[in-house]
Amino acid sequence: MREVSARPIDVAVGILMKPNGDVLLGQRPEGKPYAGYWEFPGGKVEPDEAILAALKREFVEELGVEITEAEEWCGVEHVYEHAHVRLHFFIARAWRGEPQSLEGQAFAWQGTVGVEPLLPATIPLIRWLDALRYGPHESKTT
Ligand SMILES: Nc1nc2c([nH]c(=O)n2[C@@H]2O[C@H](COP(=O)(O)OP(=O)(O)OP(=O)(O)O)[C@@H](O)[C@H]2O)c(=O)[nH]1
Repeated sequence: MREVSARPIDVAVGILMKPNGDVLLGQRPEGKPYAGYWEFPGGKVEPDEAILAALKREFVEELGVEITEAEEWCGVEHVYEHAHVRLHFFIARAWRGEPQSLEGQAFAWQGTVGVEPLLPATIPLIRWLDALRYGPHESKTT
């Protein structure tokens, strides 16, 4: 049996947000754990790499997008059967380039998020994100 480390792996995750509040989600490609699940784009931080630098690198590699403004938003820790991760979510409201699928994954701009399934650790974020985008009165209670 493979053991999941007690020490979490840092992951940089970016939420591209348009002025109307729409956010970009991507679908995890075949061959990765949770293939087919939807997530916000991002990836693991490399040793000695700053989290923001990792975020920018992943967006160039996966989407061909250069993030020019990103604000650290929240952190979530989650223990999967394959890994113990510490997710650092950033909200990016400014970037250069149109997102392209450079690694073959599907992308979707979403207002109210309708794609599923979402990665388990990302599910609670959607409610917080709706409160941020549309105000607390608009966030769903279920
Ligand atoms: N990008 C991203 N990863 C997430 C989210 N939610 C979440 O639990 N994760 C987890 O964070 C980890 C990200 O790792 P990854 O495998 O996508 O990273 P990577 O692209 O650097 O992978 P690789 O270089 O090992 O192939 C996975 O364990 C994934 O399940 C999310 O919203 N976005």
